Amino acid sequence: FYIRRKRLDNLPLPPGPKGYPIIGNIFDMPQAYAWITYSKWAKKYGDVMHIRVLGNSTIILNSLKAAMELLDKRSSNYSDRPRMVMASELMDWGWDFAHMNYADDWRRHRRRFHQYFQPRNLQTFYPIQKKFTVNLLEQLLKTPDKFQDHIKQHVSSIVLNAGYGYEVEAENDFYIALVHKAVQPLLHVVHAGNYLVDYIPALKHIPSEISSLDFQVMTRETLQFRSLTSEIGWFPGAKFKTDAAIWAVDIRNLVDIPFEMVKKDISKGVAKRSFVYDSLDKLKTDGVEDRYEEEIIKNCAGMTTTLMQAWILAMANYPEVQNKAQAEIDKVVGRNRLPDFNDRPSMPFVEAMLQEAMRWGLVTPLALPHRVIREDVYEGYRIPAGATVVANVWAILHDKDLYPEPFKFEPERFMTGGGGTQVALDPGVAGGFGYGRRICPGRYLATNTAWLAMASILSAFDILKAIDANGNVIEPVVEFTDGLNSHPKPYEVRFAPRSSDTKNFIDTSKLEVSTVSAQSL
Ligand code: HEM
Repeated sequence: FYIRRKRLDNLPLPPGPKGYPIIGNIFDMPQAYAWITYSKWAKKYGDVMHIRVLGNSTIILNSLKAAMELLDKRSSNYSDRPRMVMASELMDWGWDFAHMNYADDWRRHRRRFHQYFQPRNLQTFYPIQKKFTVNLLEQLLKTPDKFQDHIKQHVSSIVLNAGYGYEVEAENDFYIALVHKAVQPLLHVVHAGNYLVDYIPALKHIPSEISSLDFQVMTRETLQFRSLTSEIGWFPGAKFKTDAAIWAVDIRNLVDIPFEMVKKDISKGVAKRSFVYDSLDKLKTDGVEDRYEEEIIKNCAGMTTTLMQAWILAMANYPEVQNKAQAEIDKVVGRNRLPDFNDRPSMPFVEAMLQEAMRWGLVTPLALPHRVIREDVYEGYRIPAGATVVANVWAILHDKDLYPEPFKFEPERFMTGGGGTQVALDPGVAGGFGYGRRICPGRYLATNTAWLAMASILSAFDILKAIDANGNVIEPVVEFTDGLNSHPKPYEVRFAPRSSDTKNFIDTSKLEVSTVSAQSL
């Protein structure tokens, strides 16, 4: 043991920016678009880098090889999550199993979640997916300029329906607003990592600015958010605690309100089958307290929306790709009905287009951070126990050795005979959904929701560049935001029905799916 210990101690940490004593690399930490800074650093320091802030080590992986070797092959040692004091302990997001430590509690939640969202169970969601996809087409026909809202509503409807049996309202849905209010601060906190308390956890004990909380209970009927109505007291530097306490209220609302709604519906005998319904049912039979595990699915609706937004942007900028996909859809499906899941294996180009949308418009450029449990060695470098491990998925999916001309939207790279010497690796495997035992368990629902929406939109509409009042074409900007969930910056496009028959075609499909979903639900 002594010899092994000595050998490990003599190994260097991976290279990285030098930093200062005690504070380490605090001044090197990127303020925005960290994935771009990490890619630049990788040119100097190599694929595996080390940074230290106030004694906390972070290992950044910039290549597929390193990410696969550590996060995938050595997954049993790399599947813990770093302690997130601000998010999990002060803002009360700890119940969310995406934040849980790699332990029995996480395993139990993950198993339950996987059972419900695994590929074998996906057919359960087909009727609602079809129903909401036809709704989407109908809305795009009526108010095409509100396409961003329609996409958001479409994805949220499916995810919330699968989770709660909850029917999203056409506009200004109460619950969507609730999700937005609670999730936005989380995205900021987890991504930015700029709260000192995350580096020095003891700070969480300093007295809070808030000395009394006064809650108003919100109900769906009154449409009022439960809020903090009195903030008194003061302590220097404790602003983060006030922020956390205020955000925590929204987060509790997010957890409690829909759950109570389902329970109420069950007691009235009007609840629809959903993940919460099944979990409550299990609760009765197993006697296991699992009330919060379903929450994560709502946060994830946003990710699928982002994927769709990036794809629409790509369609407007790459009309030749759109034409090719439409030709394939017309050949396989014809012009009298909408695409269905049975058509999916016969449409390799549409499949490749979905993969390219995941890569080109990458939703989570740094995935979620992992934590290494035991000390390890990689290519002669020491990986310290407890270090946070971040995969730069953006760098991997834009690596020109894996994906030549990485900024071009080119589905052919995923097809045999597509022009390249070999078929490019599926971005979902390369890191688009994370890695190892923590890989996104909602990926099947997300991708088949997106597939049906993409194929259906292209069968009914052309996605075109917008035109200004003087008849000039407005070029849609291809720029993505910073953040845990990176999405396209605002852009304009037009949805033009492909023929004068589109309305009839959508009306007929609506009739068909409403009969089918009424039977299946
Ligand atoms: C395009 C859509 C989506 C993307 C890009 C995405 C991406 C990710 C990523 C990168 C992670 C972190 C994996 C890691 O730690 O290595 C993750 C975790 C997770 N995702 Fe997704 N996701 C999407 C949609 C969904 C949906 C629709 C659901 C739910 C139905 C979902 C449920 C989850 C859960 C529960 C976790 C936490 C897993 C754990 O910590 O064990 N995701 N997702």
